Amino acid sequence: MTEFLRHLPKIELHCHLEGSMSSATVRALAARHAADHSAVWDGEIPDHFSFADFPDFGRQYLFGLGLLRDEEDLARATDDHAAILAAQNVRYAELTTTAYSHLRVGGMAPEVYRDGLNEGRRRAAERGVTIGWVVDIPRDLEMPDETVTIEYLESGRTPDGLVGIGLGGYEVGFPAAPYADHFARATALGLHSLPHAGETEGADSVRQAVDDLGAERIGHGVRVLEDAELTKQLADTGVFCEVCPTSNSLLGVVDSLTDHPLPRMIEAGLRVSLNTDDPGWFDTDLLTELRIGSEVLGLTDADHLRLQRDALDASFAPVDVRAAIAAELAQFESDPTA
Ligand SMILES: O=c1[nH]cnc2c1ncn2[C@@H]1O[C@H](CO)[C@@H](O)[C@H]1O
Repeated sequence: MTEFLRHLPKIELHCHLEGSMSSATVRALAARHAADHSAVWDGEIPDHFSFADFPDFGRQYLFGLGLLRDEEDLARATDDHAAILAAQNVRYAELTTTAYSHLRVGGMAPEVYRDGLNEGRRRAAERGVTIGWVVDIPRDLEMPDETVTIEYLESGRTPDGLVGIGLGGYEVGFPAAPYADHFARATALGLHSLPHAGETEGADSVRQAVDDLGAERIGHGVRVLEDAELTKQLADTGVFCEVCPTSNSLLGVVDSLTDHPLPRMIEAGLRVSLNTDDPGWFDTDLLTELRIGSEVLGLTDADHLRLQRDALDASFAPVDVRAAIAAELAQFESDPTA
């Protein structure tokens, strides 16, 4: 089974660039920039991160994000992650990045941000990994009356391979509906609507993502099951859920991996895929998430093949990349040992 999963050509749809940084990367960047981490961690930067809850995760995460300060930092973070993706046969990945935090909080010039992402994407392509970018609005940082992210997107100083707008951050107290206008402006630019919902809040948050933001895919979405009618609506309309088991377990969205709702989501007819969310912070990778799918959540090899095909279908990969991965999946199905 492990060999099957290792060789399976893969797609990842839900991973934050700034969440892909390992503790070794955070430590190296902190040293490079002589950054003081004493407000975030007592003593040394830990080897393995742990989180009391989402806000606690957010504090540590934003410190790490703030260490990406120039073009080379962004390019290297992207390429470091692409090396891991390439080693796991991940052919295409949509990576989310938070422009607001770099541009507004970090004061980075939009051209530097764009050029760093472009250089990282170019290096990833040399490794055989195609990257699509999603720029998310951090709902707990950029309030609805701010327009930093949408104006950045409209400025056109955006990276190659940009496919969508996201909505990330803590849902509790930060509803989706007030961002309807931001999403309307982004979709008018041809960007896809890819908000997080149903992670730290329940089904009503998913409803807002669908009704008010026109979500084509939902980041997480696991709590949609709290509303049977909405679950059926998502299943009927094909709105896709990007599921991240380890993340949900570490951030307390589920009590334990064995309780994870993925099997019930599939049973309810939802289209889903497995994802890492923040693999550096969570000490995971896509192969580990797929193994959890098999060993804890009851997925068969045939299920895994179907999930990769569904992920490819729900992706916004360029047509040639999409065709190549589809052919590779067909080839793999006919001979998984080749
Ligand atoms: O699982 C997640 N859910 C929501 N936001 C997340 C997650 N992982 C990383 N972020 C990021 O957390 C930042 C702080 O609000 C945001 O930038 C968001 O992109």
